[in-house]
Amino acid sequence: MHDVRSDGDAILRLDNVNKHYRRARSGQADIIHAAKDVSFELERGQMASLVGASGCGKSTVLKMIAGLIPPTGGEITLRGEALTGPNEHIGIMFQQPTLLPWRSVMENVLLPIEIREGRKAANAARERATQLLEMAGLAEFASAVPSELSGGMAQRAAICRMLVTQPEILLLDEPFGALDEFTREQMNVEFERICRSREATAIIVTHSIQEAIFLADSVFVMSPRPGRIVKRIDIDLPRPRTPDMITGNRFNEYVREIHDLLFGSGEGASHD
Ligand SMILES: Nc1ncnc2c1ncn2[C@@H]1O[C@H](COP(=O)(O)OP(=O)(O)OP(=O)(O)O)[C@@H](O)[C@H]1O
Repeated sequence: MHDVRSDGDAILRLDNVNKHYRRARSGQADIIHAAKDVSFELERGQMASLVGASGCGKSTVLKMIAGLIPPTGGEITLRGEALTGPNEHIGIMFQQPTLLPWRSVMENVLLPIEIREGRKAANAARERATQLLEMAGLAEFASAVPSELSGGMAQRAAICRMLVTQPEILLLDEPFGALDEFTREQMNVEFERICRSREATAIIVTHSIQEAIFLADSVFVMSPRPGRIVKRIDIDLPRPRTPDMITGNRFNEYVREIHDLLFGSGEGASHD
């Protein structure tokens, strides 16, 4: 087992986190071990990505950090405090932007504040939302409805909605998976810029090895179910990342290393 922890002050820490799901099948309880002894730490401003075979437990790990499902064992701490449920300092976004179709872009972005603190607080946050929309290149679309947006624009609006509550930790589950290759690459560049400018700590689940490397300071490679982290690969590429890096030698060495862990005969390919 490789040491997947880093030195220094962790903002987020997972200690031997396990998740068993229980499924009732024709009267019999079926136990699925989805995540096994997952341990890692992230420091403020670090971006990490989680890669692994379909069904290995990536979303499960993200949902546990978001407090949407409880771990069966182990502990998750945010700045040393145990996380036991949804936390205002943690924002999550999924593959589909899930914007409410009858609300404008601005109203969608303000929705988390409206739900948590009411309409008055949401109105007071308009200036912040406007700045986010400007940063995401959507200023002109503040009063548009979601059907007037392209897929990439809708996803950018969803990023603004996630950022409006100023969470310390961003969790993204396949955020750009539904976009075409070209838009996805653009979104990677923009998302990296947004994260760097806010010193955001982020974990991105992705099926794309290239995206994982492009965005992350560290890539966590997971084994097939029960998902455990078989290796933390620190990405030593300068920031900001640029599309031309993707064709560079070092980038492709990382691609090969991760590919071999996922598909080769190495540790990443073995069941326990
Ligand atoms: N609510 C649940 N109840 C029972 N089993 C579940 C539940 N959620 C997920 N699982 C199972 O846990 C395992 C891990 O699922 P998870 O969604 O975390 O994988 P994943 O790595 O994110 O997959 P993908 O890459 O395909 O999205 C799978 O076998 C899945 O069937």
